[in-house]
Amino acid sequence: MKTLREILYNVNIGQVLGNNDIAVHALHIDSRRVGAGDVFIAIRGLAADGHDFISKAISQGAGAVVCETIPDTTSPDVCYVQVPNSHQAAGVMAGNFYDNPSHKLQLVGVTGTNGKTTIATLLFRLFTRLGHTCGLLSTVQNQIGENIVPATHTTPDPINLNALLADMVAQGCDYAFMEVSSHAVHQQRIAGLKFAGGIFSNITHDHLDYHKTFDEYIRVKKAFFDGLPAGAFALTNLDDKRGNVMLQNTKARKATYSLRTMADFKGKILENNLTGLIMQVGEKEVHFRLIGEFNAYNLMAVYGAAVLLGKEKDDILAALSNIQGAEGRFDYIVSKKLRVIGIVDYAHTPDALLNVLATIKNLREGHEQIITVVGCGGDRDKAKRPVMGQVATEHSDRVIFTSDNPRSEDPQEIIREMEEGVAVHQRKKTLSIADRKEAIKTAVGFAQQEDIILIAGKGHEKYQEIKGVKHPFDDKQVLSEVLELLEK
Ligand SMILES: CC(=O)N[C@H]1[C@@H](OP(=O)(O)OP(=O)(O)OC[C@H]2O[C@@H](n3ccc(=O)[nH]c3=O)[C@H](O)[C@@H]2O)O[C@H](CO)[C@@H](O)[C@@H]1O[C@H](C)C(=O)N[C@@H](C)C(=O)N[C@H](CCC(=O)O)C(=O)O
Ligand SMILES: Nc1ncnc2c1ncn2[C@@H]1O[C@H](COP(=O)(O)OP(=O)(O)OP(=O)(O)O)[C@@H](O)[C@H]1O
Ligand SMILES: N[C@H](CCC[C@H](N)C(=O)O)C(=O)O
Ligand SMILES: [Mg+2]
Repeated sequence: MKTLREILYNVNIGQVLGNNDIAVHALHIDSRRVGAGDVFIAIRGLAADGHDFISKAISQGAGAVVCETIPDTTSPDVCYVQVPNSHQAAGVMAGNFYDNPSHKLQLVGVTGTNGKTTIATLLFRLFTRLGHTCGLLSTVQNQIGENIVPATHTTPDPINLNALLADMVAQGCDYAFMEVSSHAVHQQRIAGLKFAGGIFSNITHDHLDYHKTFDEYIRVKKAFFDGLPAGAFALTNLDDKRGNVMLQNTKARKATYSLRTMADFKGKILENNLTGLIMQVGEKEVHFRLIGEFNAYNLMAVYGAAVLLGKEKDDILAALSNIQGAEGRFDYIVSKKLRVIGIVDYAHTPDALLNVLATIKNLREGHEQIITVVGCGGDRDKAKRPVMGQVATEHSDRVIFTSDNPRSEDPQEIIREMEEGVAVHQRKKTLSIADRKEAIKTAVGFAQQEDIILIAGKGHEKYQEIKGVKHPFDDKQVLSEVLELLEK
């Protein structure tokens, strides 16, 4: 077992009060989890201040407290360590506690507004096919080899994150692929990690509730690349307006991918339909099972990263061509008789919705209607609501506004804010049905032969969060049940 002194290695430290040569059983950033002899790290958050729970942590037996401000009244049995930044301390301490697992495997982080789950999942599946044991940290799930560990966040807090990486090392993983959300960069959940590479997919409107301005959102994403070490690679999408900006100050080896201009990894779409993509990658023409131009970008990111990690181009393309996308991303079913196409997709940003609808339009062969069911999450960026309302109506023949995860908000109010974005002449296309199941039923009821129904926003999610309660809900299951009923 390590001592507190060892766990504080590489942490910026101010004052230390008490004995830091004590053995550490566990680290916690949440006082509610503290047990006898554990270390409590007090973090100033958005909703609460961990410093307010120091005495509670001590009453539960905490042997040490790491905090930005040492309390006025201290206990002689507890070691207090003052640090300038508890977020940073938590990351570095978690790494030390778990023997810095990120140093023992090749860790690749993926950041960007959309595409992180897809890219990380494809990399995990590709490297598994290439014979490696791999780890995955993603929105849909975490994975250690074949073992699935449910995910609570896109990027876990530093303690859970390092614990998961340590399990990966213990189970013989060579590689770990993880999503790096902007929240995680900002809250330094990734502090102390050693990355072998970083990938940027794109940056568009999202999370302005949290970051306040788009410039700040860009700055936070860029900070991930600024922090990469010299030995790592930094791979960016040149077709995104901010692709170059991301890498401007990185020490890592810079590499680029593109579908439009000269780049280290250049791809070209030759065909794009419901059976997948045919792309020219270098000298090769390759068929992939993923659908849509946006997935061509994701595939190029994966291809580029795999080359940069030392894999043979031909081996990569042969394996990648057989791999399916992540659950709930352009996941479709076709009904037997009417050949209605039902698509479930995790598009929960304006750009994702636009990309998915553009892809669907492109797949349409005749005058089939596009019927979209969409909502926006509560307690999240309100500014994206009218934009998503506008995108949905402009690119669909009919739109049913419904609830996503309303969380603490009034579903009708969220829908009203989405409707604000709809142009007057488009209003006749829209309907609002707050009950998501009813909305899906109604969409299916509208569908004629070969029409296309898009159920957007919740993808793989198996619940709907309403007023703090997660009710079981699965878009794909509801859609397939309702489609079957239609044909009875
Ligand atoms: C907005 C946000 O990111 N919040 C995250 C943040 O919480 P916070 O700053 O609000 O923490 P807080 O509640 O103020 O508490 C401050 C500290 O006091 C501690 N505390 C609190 C209460 C108590 O009794 N005792 C105690 O010790 C807390 O454990 C915490 O350490 O730090 C917590 C611990 O790491 C996270 O669990 C929490 O995620 C919340 C639940 C969340 O919903 N986050 C979402 C928005 C998120 O992170 N999403 C991104 C993906 C987004 C995307 O890319 O699309 C993700 O990576 O998942
Ligand atoms: N490269 C891309 N560019 C634009 N849109 C994309 C791209 N890849 C996926 N999308 C769209 O975004 C949705 C979410 O994709 P994905 O889950 O891979 O992104 P993410 O970045 O992990 O999202 P989250 O921030 O929720 O973790 C998809 O369902 C699709 O609609
Ligand atoms: N990672 C995103 C997921 C949004 C998914 C959507 N279904 C919603 O609930 O808003 C977030 O936490 O903002
Ligand atoms: Mg994700």
